[in-house]
Amino acid sequence: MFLYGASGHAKVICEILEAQGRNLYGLIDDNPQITSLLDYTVYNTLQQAAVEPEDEFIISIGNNRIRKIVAQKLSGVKVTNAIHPAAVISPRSSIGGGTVVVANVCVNVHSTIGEHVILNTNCSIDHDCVVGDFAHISPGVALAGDVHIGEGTQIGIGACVKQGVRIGKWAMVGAGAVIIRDVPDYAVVVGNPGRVIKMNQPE
Ligand SMILES: CC(=O)SCCNC(=O)CCNC(=O)[C@H](O)C(C)(C)COP(=O)(O)OP(=O)(O)OC[C@H]1O[C@@H](n2cnc3c(N)ncnc32)[C@H](O)[C@@H]1OP(=O)(O)O
Repeated sequence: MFLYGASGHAKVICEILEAQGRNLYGLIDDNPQITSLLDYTVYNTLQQAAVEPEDEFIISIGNNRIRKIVAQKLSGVKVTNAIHPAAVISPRSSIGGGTVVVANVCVNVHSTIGEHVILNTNCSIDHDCVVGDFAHISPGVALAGDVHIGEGTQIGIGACVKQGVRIGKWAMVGAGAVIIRDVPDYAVVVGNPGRVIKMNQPE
């Protein structure tokens, strides 16, 4: 399998794959200055990497919008997950293709995690949650039960979200925020209790 994007996030994924005992052939990145990452070769193109149709990919780019653009560009390639062996995921929950689950994540019962999501270190997703495609749940976030997170939204490091709250698409919740009310699409929200400070550009 290959990673697309030779970033800091990619280094984390490399170590998850190593912990899973999986065979990473290398990475692909548009930047010709990058030729290696950890112990792996970085190629500039799929052709240079001699990618075969059966090879699987994870898009290892932390920026949600760029991850979506690359996913659309690569539509047709096989995607796979990377799930750290120290993550605890309910057998009654589902994880979409391309999603990365870092160490010490907990996903409780009846939660649905979309495609190309990042569940970052030590975040907790409680029962009946829905996390949309291309979202990023940052390290140490706590989502209570029945929380819905829209496509492309990032929940910042250490934030927490009260049960039943709905957060729209392509929103940004600031580091350490406490979200007790619904958040509209594209809103940037900070503080305790969370308040909207500005709006992100629509896609
Ligand atoms: C492994 C990893 O690294 S995963 C990555 C994890 N990273 C994160 O979680 C980053 C989260 N990002 C943030 O919290 C950012 O501060 C954002 C996105 C909320 C805002 O960033 P920007 O758009 O650059 O806003 P900016 O820094 O200009 O701040 C705007 C105002 O909001 C305030 N503010 C910004 N972030 C926060 C926050 N987390 N909590 C409280 N107030 C905040 C600022 O103090 C500023 O207030 P002022 O106008 O009174 O001076």
